[in-house]
Amino acid sequence: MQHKTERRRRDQGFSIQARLSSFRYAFYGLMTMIIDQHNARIHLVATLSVLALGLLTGLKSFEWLWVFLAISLVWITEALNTALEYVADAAVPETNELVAKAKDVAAAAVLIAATFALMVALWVFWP
Ligand SMILES: Nc1ncnc2c1ncn2[C@@H]1O[C@H](COP(=O)(O)OP(=O)(O)OP(=O)(O)O)[C@@H](O)[C@H]1O
Repeated sequence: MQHKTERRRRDQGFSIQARLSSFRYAFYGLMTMIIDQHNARIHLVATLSVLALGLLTGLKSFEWLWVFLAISLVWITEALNTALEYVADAAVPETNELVAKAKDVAAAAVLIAATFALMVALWVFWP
């Protein structure tokens, strides 16, 4: 049996309106993350600070590339971590050992990205 959402998507076909809605949902997702997650707000402050510092110190093109890569990795991992938390909480609201492991591993992804971002920041801004 075909999944209901999959069937509905095929029935609708392509539309510019639907594509624009996808962007809107993605933007809502970003806002939800910033409003709900303390870590995302810390990432926002760090991102704005690094961008300001980069402009003030006049980073070279290749240094900006590393900075953008680091910033993107942190936001992507935080978004996936947050999405996993929502799905896990919806599917298993009670305490569960596997949910704990899944959330810990997802948080580890953010930690790895944040460590990489810190190394990039030290490399490009160290006098
Ligand atoms: N349903 C659950 N069952 C067991 N342990 C859980 C459960 N939910 C959360 N935990 C534990 O609490 C930790 C924090 O989970 P929570 O959902 O509160 O995320 P958070 O506070 O937003 O953390 P993060 O900083 O990773 O975003 C998890 O990494 C996990 O160890």
